Amino acid sequence: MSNPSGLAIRGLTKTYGNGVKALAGVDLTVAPGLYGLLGPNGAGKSTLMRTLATLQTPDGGSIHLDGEDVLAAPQRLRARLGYLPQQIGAYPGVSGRDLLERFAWLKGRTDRAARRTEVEVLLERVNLSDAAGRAVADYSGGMLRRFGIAMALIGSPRLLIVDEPTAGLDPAERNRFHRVLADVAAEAVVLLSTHIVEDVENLCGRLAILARGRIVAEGTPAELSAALEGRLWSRVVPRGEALPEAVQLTAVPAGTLAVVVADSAPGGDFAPHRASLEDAYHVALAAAGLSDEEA
Ligand SMILES: Nc1ncnc2c1ncn2[C@@H]1O[C@H](COP(=O)(O)OP(=O)(O)OP(=O)(O)O)[C@@H](O)[C@H]1O
Repeated sequence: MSNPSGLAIRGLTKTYGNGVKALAGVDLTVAPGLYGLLGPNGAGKSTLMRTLATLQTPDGGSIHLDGEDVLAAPQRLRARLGYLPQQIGAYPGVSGRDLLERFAWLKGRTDRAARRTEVEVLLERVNLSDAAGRAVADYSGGMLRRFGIAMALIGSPRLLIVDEPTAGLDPAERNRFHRVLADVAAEAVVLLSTHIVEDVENLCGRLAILARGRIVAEGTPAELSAALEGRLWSRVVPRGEALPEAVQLTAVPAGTLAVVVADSAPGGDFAPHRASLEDAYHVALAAAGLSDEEA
């Protein structure tokens, strides 16, 4: 194994019964820390996440965590896995503390005193100690996401899988959620799947871009944007004027900001454009044959 500590995915494939090739040979090496997985709708992110969480099986390929073969012994991985899905279920009337205790019990925490201690530590870690006696059903969206992390952290997982976490959160809650994730990433592999480029840019040391079931780019946010240095050009196209073929079109007060890729200055009013991760994301998708509309 090239990377005994962390996650190593090789040649992972999955074709659904309806013929959709959701994973077309995914290779990925992820060291402990926060790692971002970016991709448009339908790219295969959830399929990859559910496969890593051993909730479904691939057709081919391998997954190793800390050198151990996950597909050969999924049960062993489950003990070291935390999975935070897009939605956590509704549990009317049950308090955060009680619900967490029940999940800890289900995860094999049979010693009552140890279980209670673990639950209190987790509640503190996600900043929900003060709300622990309140019904989970009354939690805000942000509190629910943090509660989901506490659930996923029962048993100190080595791999935490987080699927599309920040949709619908206000900026303060999103920040709090990110701080908890960064804290967990100090000692585990945290895989954050999202289509919010900004979250990955701010949080993740490295990232991969998934499109049509394949990794089409991989690196640090700075590496991915630096690869476009000197090749991006932009101009504001006034309203009413025809838009050029662009990798990104963004509404601005004076019209539309068009960003194009070209090895030399395209002329007209185009000026050199400093590449962001968002630009790198759109260029990678365009190279994979996905238009901005599809993305
Ligand atoms: N159970 C299934 N049966 C058939 N096709 C599926 C199934 N699950 C997903 N797909 C298809 O596989 C492809 C990848 O889906 P997946 O949900 O993994 O993508 P995603 O990147 O998570 O997208 P999103 O961001 O929209 O959740 C899509 O074309 C989807 O329609």
